[in-house]
Amino acid sequence: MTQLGLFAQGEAGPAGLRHIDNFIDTMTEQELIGHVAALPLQRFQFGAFEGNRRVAWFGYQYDYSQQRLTEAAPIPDWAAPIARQAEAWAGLAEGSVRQVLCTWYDQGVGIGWHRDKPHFDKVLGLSLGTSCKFRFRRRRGEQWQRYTLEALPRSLYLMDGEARSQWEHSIPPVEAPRCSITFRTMKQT
Ligand SMILES: O=C(O)CCC(=O)C(=O)O
Ligand SMILES: [Fe+2]
Repeated sequence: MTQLGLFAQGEAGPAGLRHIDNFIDTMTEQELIGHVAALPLQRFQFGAFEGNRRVAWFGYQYDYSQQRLTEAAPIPDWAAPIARQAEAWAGLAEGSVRQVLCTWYDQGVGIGWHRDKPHFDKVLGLSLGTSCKFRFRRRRGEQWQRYTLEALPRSLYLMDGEARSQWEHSIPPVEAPRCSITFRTMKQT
């Protein structure tokens, strides 16, 4: 079985990481890219040495100056069906996704090492446009334990459990434009 075949089966690498290729078809992918491209995306500064990704938040947004969650515009109608599909695949209750974040990476842009804010619980991500190396790392004594997920366009990942709480993730600069739609549930409602 190929690496990709293994990924398609579900868990691989960090506990709590699940992944599926071809979660959507190419026509849906093109429609979603069109929706994201049409958004008033804003530059997101994430550390001095990172390239600038551009984002649009829905449902909730993390306000870095106030260090808390604030309400954002409602999740748009075009994103709701795909959020429901992602919930169903992850075995989550319908409507449990409360935040949708659309992110655009131009060529050469990535995202540095981080864990998502603790206000959020499960994190699902749909990759669009081009593949990326979705890297994971966690400290093991003096060493870093590492894992790389090849996130193909149209694939979906779920970060839960240790993948969410212990491992950091990052994406090195992408070789061609990529966008993602991430879906987050909340710790407490
Ligand atoms: O683009 C992605 O798939 C993930 C981005 C990410 O890690 C984040 O927004 O927290
Ligand atoms: Fe993240």
